[in-house]
Parts: sequence; structure tokens; C-alpha cells
Amino acid sequence: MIRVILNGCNGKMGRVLAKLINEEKSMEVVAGIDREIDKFDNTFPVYSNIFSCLEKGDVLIDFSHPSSIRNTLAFCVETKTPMVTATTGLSGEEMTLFVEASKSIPVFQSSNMAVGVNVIIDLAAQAANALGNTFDIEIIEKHHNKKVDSPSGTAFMIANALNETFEQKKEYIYGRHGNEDQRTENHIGIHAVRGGTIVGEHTVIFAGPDEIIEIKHTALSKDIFALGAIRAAKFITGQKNGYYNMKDLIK
Ligand SMILES: NC(=O)C1=CN([C@@H]2O[C@H](COP(=O)(O)OP(=O)(O)OC[C@H]3O[C@@H](n4cnc5c(N)ncnc54)[C@H](OP(=O)(O)O)[C@@H]3O)[C@@H](O)[C@H]2O)C=CC1
Ligand SMILES: O=C(O)C1=N[C@H](C(=O)O)C[C@H](O)C1
Repeated sequence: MIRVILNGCNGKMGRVLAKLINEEKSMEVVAGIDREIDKFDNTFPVYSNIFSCLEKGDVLIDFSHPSSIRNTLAFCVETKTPMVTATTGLSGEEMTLFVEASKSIPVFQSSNMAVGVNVIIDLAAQAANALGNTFDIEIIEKHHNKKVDSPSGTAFMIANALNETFEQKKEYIYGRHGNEDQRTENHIGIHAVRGGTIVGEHTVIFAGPDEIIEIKHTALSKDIFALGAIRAAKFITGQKNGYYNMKDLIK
């Protein structure tokens, strides 16, 4: 039985994960961490301070907020608990903390745990490689009105993968407004739409002379992210210390 500690257990994703882990034969949630501990009638103990957690986990799954990342990593390193993290909106400094921690524990990180998104990233990189600078690239992402960070972690993941294909790196332009950001071939435009209960949509537009290619992924439920994280958690419990992502899982 894989014992899971859930960081952000009372959030939207935390609750979907708890339900889906409950349906798994080989996994159980042994503890949860969140800011408010009495928000729901959880079937496992919930702590507001991760260092108060009494249960031993085989893996920690994190869908929370950047403000919790330092303590969560410190806890995982201290208790030698492998960590799967899906939290987005991290600073460059916070990202390097994961790489540092991965010298002591296995760390799995992805801004999007859905298999399909990782397929469209490869397709878009292939298109960017073939089209070079002749087509302009714009990324549009749409999410629900409760999302904290903009643009999405996935939009950055896509833009970074596309930029890797160019010798001269392109500059990211966010949601143009006014006269300052007129397009040049050196731009990747990134635009965030927020509304209602949109689960998650990412479209990469390649706009060329008289032709347009669009590569799009639509998430229809939050289950796909939770199932990806469950798969990552099963994968990482058997791994050596190191930094892993979806490429290691779906290769
Ligand atoms: N990689 C992926 O596939 C996916 C990633 N995500 C990312 O996962 C994260 C969570 O998403 P979602 O569940 O929708 O967000 P929610 O805001 O619904 O949930 C986050 C939870 O974490 C809690 N929290 C905030 N700060 C802390 C802290 N310092 N310590 C412990 N808990 C804390 C929040 O409490 P409170 O409500 O009090 O603020 C909340 O209960 C986001 O970064 C989101 O972008 C989401 C879906 C898919
Ligand atoms: O906050 C969300 O909901 C999501 N966040 C992730 C992101 O920022 O890319 C992944 C997914 O699109 C849902």
C-alpha cells in the first residue's frame, strides 16, 4: 500500500485527488496539509503546519500554492519523502529549490499532469521547428475564475518548449495593450482568459502568410490532472533521487 500525504488537501484539486486515491486499491491518503483544517469532513488527519504531521508517507502529492513550497520541500527532504508537485505560479528561485531538493529525494514536477497536454507540447515544438520565424506564435490559455496565477504554468511550459527550438530566444509578450508591444518576429504572445468554471484550455496559434495552424488541448474534467499525479506518485516511489517530469512517465 502506497501511503500518500496530500498538500493542499482541501483545495479543488486536493479534494478530487482524495476521492480518486480512495478508489485505488494500492494507495491510501494517510494525512493532509492545508491552511484551514476544519473546512471539510476529511477521513484522514489534516494539519495546518506540515512539520506537525505525525504520519509517515511513501510519497507527498502537492497541489497548493507557491507560499507553501519552501516548507513542503524542507519537510520532504527531512523525512526522505518523495514529492510530486503540480503547483504553478512559482518564481525562478522556487523552481531552483526543487532541483536542489532532487539531490536528496526523488522529485516529480509538472505544470500539467494531463497526458494530452504533454503530447501537444511535442507537436507544437515540431511545428515551431519546421516553421522557423516565418509564422508568428501566440498562446491562448483559458481557465476558471478562481485561478490564482496568470498566465498558466502550462502556457509557460509550452512557450519554453517552443523557445528551445530557436537559436535566438524569443521574448514573451503578455496580453497586449496600448502601443508598446507591437509584434515583431522575436515575440511569443501569451494571453490568459479567466471565467466561470473552465477547467483548462491551451491553444498554440502559428499564424503565417495566408495560413494558420492551431494546436489545442481542452481539459474536460479535473480528474485528468489527478489521475496523472497518481500515476506520477506510483512511478516516483520506486525511483532514485533525482528530478523527474512527464517525459519520464510517458516515454
Ligand atoms: N499541474 C497540474 O496538472 C495542475 C496544477 N494545478 C495547480 O495546483 C494548484 C492548486 O490548484 P487548485 O486546487 O485549483 O487551487 P485551490 O486554491 O482550490 O487549492 C489550493 C489549496 O492550498 C491551500 N494553501 C494555500 N496556501 C497554503 C499553504 N501555505 N500551505 C498549505 N496549503 C495552502 C489553499 O488554502 P486557501 O483556500 O485557504 O487559500 C487551498 O486549500 C495551483 O497552483 C494550480 O495552478 C491545478 C490543476 C492541475
Ligand atoms: O489552476 C488550474 O486549474 C490549472 N493549472 C495548471 C496550469 O497553471 O497550467 C494546469 C491546468 O491547466 C489547470
